[in-house]
Amino acid sequence: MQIILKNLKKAYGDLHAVDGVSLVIPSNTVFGIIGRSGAGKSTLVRLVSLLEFPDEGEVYYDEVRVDNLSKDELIKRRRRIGMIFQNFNLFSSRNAAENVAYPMEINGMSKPEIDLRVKELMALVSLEGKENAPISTLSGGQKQRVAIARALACKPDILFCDEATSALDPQTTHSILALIKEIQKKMALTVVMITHQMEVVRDACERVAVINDGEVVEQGKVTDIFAHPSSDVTKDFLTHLVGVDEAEAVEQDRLVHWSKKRGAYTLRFRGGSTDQPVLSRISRDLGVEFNIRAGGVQKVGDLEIGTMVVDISGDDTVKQKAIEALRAQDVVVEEDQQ
Ligand SMILES: Nc1ncnc2c1ncn2[C@@H]1O[C@H](COP(=O)(O)OP(=O)(O)OP(=O)(O)O)[C@@H](O)[C@H]1O
Repeated sequence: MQIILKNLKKAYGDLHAVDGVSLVIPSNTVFGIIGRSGAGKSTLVRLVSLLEFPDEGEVYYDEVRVDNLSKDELIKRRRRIGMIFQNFNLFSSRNAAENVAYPMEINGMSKPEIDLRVKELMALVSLEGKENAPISTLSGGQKQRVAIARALACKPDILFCDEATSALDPQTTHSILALIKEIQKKMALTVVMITHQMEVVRDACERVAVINDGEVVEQGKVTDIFAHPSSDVTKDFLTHLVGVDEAEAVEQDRLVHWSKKRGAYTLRFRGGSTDQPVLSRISRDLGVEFNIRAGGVQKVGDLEIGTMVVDISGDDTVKQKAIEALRAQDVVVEEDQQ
């Protein structure tokens, strides 16, 4: 299911929460929407998931316009939209299986049909044996698995994940993201992930839109955006990823800091350039020195992106030459503005 947004606008009084968003979210993919708190992510997802309607603009699912459906059509359409949230939104009065069964009961499915599907879904999210568990006895990750099973109960074609891993620890986040990716492929879903965590975008999404003050400031393939971020907001997110607390980082993605000082330049090496001795060559050719403050290699999909935070010694002309030489080697160089 392809989702097309055309110039969506939503204001609350004078506040333009969503201010002219146009996007194409391809079918059969995991698409990330990232932004800081207050950027307008939740408002946008409420518009795209038909929970609210825009002041202006249009929403299409494939060729069908869906922001102006009649009440009956809307109810029917919404049944095929799955949603999961940060706080799980499960019924504490029902056990795990009864939570998963709930949307099917509302849809009037027969008891035997529901029982069969609940069994399938509990297996899909690796929760066999937990059918009768009260919600209060489940871990955060298990709760989110129940929520995912419930979201998939009525065979949706779109799944919205609103900060779905924000309340989870890094390892559990990893396993939930892996599950979402697996389900996306199995069910050929269009998954839209709303997040403020670049780690989630890196680990789960194929494409991403960065939003700020209600507008899309950058969008594209995740690998391209990690290697060549253009907006300040995206660069900020990536810098935060560089400085990620080691205790929270997943082992292989950790960036090692040698120095408490921030370097003046962030260098991003992509693909093949991570294997090349680019710095030592430029250092030798131009007589500059690179003082490396932090560094590491991250995997973004199949691509390796190296990040280094460095200072460059020498006068401005030599520094400029070194930067040009780096860029000529396809290294992205960002200067710290502070
Ligand atoms: N129902 C509402 N009434 C009034 N203002 C609202 C309403 N919903 C959102 N806003 C405002 O719109 C702006 C965007 O909010 P939104 O919740 O969409 O941002 P967000 O990116 O999801 O932020 P967060 O990550 O903190 O949830 C905020 O300034 C918020 O206060």
